[in-house]
Amino acid sequence: MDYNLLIEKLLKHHSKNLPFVVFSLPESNSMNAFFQKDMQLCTVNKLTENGFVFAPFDYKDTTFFIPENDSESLQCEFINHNIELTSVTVSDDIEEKESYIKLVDKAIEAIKKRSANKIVVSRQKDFELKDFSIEKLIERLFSSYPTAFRYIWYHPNTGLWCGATPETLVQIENNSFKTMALAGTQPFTNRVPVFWGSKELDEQQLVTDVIIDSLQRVTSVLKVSNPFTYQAGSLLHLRTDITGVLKNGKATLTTITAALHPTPAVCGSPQKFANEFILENEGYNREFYTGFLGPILENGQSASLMVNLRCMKIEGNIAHVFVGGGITLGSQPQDEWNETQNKMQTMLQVLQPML
Ligand SMILES: C=C(O[C@H]1C=CC=C(C(=O)O)[C@@H]1O)C(=O)O
Repeated sequence: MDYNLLIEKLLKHHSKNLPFVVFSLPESNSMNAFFQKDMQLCTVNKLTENGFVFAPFDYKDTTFFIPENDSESLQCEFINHNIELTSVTVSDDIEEKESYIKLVDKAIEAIKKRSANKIVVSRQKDFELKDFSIEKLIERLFSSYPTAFRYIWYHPNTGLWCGATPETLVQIENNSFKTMALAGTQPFTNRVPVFWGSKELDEQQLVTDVIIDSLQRVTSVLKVSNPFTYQAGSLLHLRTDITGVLKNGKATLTTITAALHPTPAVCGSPQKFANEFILENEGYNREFYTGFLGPILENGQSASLMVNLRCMKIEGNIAHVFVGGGITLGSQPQDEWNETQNKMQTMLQVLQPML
């Protein structure tokens, strides 16, 4: 199908309030879309049906689904537009900053008391859009971050979400799986070699250890790479690739996803304490930010599920941008604030001409 026809279809679908999703896998120029034929609300507990899953951070909330068998499924080639990304100046809002620093301090206190090793805290910031168009949004989002998983999702019950995430939750192909431990952040500069401090190295190692531990029950073979520097837009992260084989007969896409989500890259460790801390203290609902999303094929024998990071929800003329960071004993509140300001750029640079 032609790109312009796909966009035309998407706009029509959106005007009729019908669910749809358009996405590109990391490093791919191919755009895939599911256009649901009716407004039926589809939710899932098990990941055994073909379609596209959109799950919230809080696993007690509803997981949405666009089923393939109730959708028109389309593909097209995406021609990358040459887009020059420019940084958007966001001045510190004193109240927002104070409240985020308080949250970071509280997380550090809990860690000092040994209630947790790591807690990922986050915030949401609203931006007014003066000249919003879905076409422009898609063109900029999909062109700007070719190595990320890019998507735009719409459902009348969730609203319009989009993002460009660098983090794989789990990729499955028959019995083989891939996941990653992604943590530690610094702005990208051309300086090499890249230096990582002990705060970032320890934080990322903790994520790797917890992921390996949670996978023991569902895997028979596990291979773990050395940590390496990975670029995501204008940021650098530390990443470890974890691959392996699912335990025969015992593990499925559903069980491995349940074992991993929410990972310590978006929640913390121990998971239960960090999760409760987040729900009690963040002061807003993350909804689908730090949830997971992606296509499921072959009844769950094949899937590419991603963690929903570097994303935003667009409501009328407001873009709600979500950002967070992992807090450990070594965290400096001012640096944590700066890190969220930097992470915000990923979506702001997409929105820049519409602000
Ligand atoms: C929670 C976010 O990032 C996570 C993923 C990579 C690095 C992170 C960090 O350095 O803190 C976070 O754990 C976010 O981008 O909102």
